[in-house]
Amino acid sequence: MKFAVISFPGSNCDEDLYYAIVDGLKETAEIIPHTQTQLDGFDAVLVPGGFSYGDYLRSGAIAKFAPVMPALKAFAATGKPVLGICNGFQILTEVGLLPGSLQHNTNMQFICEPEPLHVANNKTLFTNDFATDATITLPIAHGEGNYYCDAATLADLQENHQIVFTYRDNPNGSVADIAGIVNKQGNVLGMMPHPERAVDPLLGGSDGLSVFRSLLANFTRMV
Ligand SMILES: NC(=O)CC[C@H](N)C(=O)O
Repeated sequence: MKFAVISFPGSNCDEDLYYAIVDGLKETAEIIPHTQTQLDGFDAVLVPGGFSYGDYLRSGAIAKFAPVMPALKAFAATGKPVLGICNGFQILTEVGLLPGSLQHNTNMQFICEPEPLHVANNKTLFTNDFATDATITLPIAHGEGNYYCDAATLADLQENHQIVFTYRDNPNGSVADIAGIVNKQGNVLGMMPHPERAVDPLLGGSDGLSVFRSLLANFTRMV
């Protein structure tokens, strides 16, 4: 399985994602620049964490205009998986591939700590390697992880089982404890916690590997 990792000026988790795929999952990954205008030949696209364009205006707002974006939208429209992590989640909401937005944490501080999460939906392309109702631990590292959406959007997310990860102990003020959501079609996931930083017990845990294992198992089943 071949993964693209899009690197923007200011991304800092692109190498972590590359490591998670190549060393953790033992599959192929390529870091591609934000200036690339096609994503042909890839089976999944990963949008990494970091501070794209310095988080100017607000996180993800400038990445929306990157040359790679039309290709990313076209890729998502084919139904192939797109995973945005942290700044990647922020970018996916800015470009409209996911609903809602990410606001400053309620305590107005950057929070960097391991966080217990509930896998609220393990029937997605990204999570079916997790046990039903699993509690897992993944690190968070963000200043703008406070997920917001209006009541109608939240009702829609709940009705369509689009809430995939929730915080056990909401650290940032997110609506309904939301840590990660999937689009209605089920192929675009955004999450604030970092699975790529938890793929080896040496790094403090390996719960994150199941996200990438899920993608691989689903891909293998399809081809
Ligand atoms: N680790 C990250 O991706 C940081 C995300 C983002 N720029 C924030 O601080 O909210």
